[in-house]
Amino acid sequence: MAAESDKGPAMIEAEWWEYDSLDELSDAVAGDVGFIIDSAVEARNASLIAVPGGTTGPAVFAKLAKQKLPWKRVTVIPTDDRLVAVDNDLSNVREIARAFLPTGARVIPIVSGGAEDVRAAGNAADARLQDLPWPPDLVWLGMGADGHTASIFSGPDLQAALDAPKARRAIGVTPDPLPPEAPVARVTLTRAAILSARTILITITGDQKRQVLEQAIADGQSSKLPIGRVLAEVEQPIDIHWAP
Ligand SMILES: O=C(O)[C@H](O)[C@@H](O)[C@H](O)[C@H](O)COP(=O)(O)O
Repeated sequence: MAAESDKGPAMIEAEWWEYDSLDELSDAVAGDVGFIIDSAVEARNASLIAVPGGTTGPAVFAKLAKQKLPWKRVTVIPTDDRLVAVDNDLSNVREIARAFLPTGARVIPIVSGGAEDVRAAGNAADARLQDLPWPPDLVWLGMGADGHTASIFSGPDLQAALDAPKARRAIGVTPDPLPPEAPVARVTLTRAAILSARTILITITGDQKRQVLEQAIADGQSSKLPIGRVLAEVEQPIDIHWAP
């Protein structure tokens, strides 16, 4: 059973959903995302969703993909990706394609390979996203223990990702320090692109990340963490799904 509690301060309407296990979280999140897709297709005959990389979000993909949904009308993009070839273990879109291509959904990569110039890769990702019907029905985010979200990381490109103009959908970034689990440059949705979503949902696990996220929300604009800086400008209510 999910326990619900409201831990966000007045500024950020964040609703926390707590589960006993990642498996329970997956059932609930797959159901919520399925509902978002269904409603979008009913309203607009198409749905665009942006889904996270890493491990926690992708743990939900299999349950989501099993649902009977109008998948042929669905486009799935990564919220961010690493500048690696699409067959590389670190590729986010590789996992996304593996999970969703069998459903009949369209999966659109935002990087075209490794060893690209980071700025050029960001421009190419942005150009590709400009071709899609916007805004996304859902931007589903993960968060690292260092407080990054999507690939908005501390480092020289943080401000550019946060302050990119409204029309800019993606940007190239080099995290500093490079995250040990995937020490490569990235492309990411900008803060403006994340905030443009009709719905924002976050999945995280573990006590450490929970503390980091609670603190970032409490700090709001004054947060030093990327997730705090992103959420401080959120106007829609957000759902945070947590499991130990
Ligand atoms: O490409 C990435 O690294 C991600 O999209 C990133 O934002 C991820 O969601 C978090 O790092 C959480 O990752 P875990 O769930 O693996 O901790």
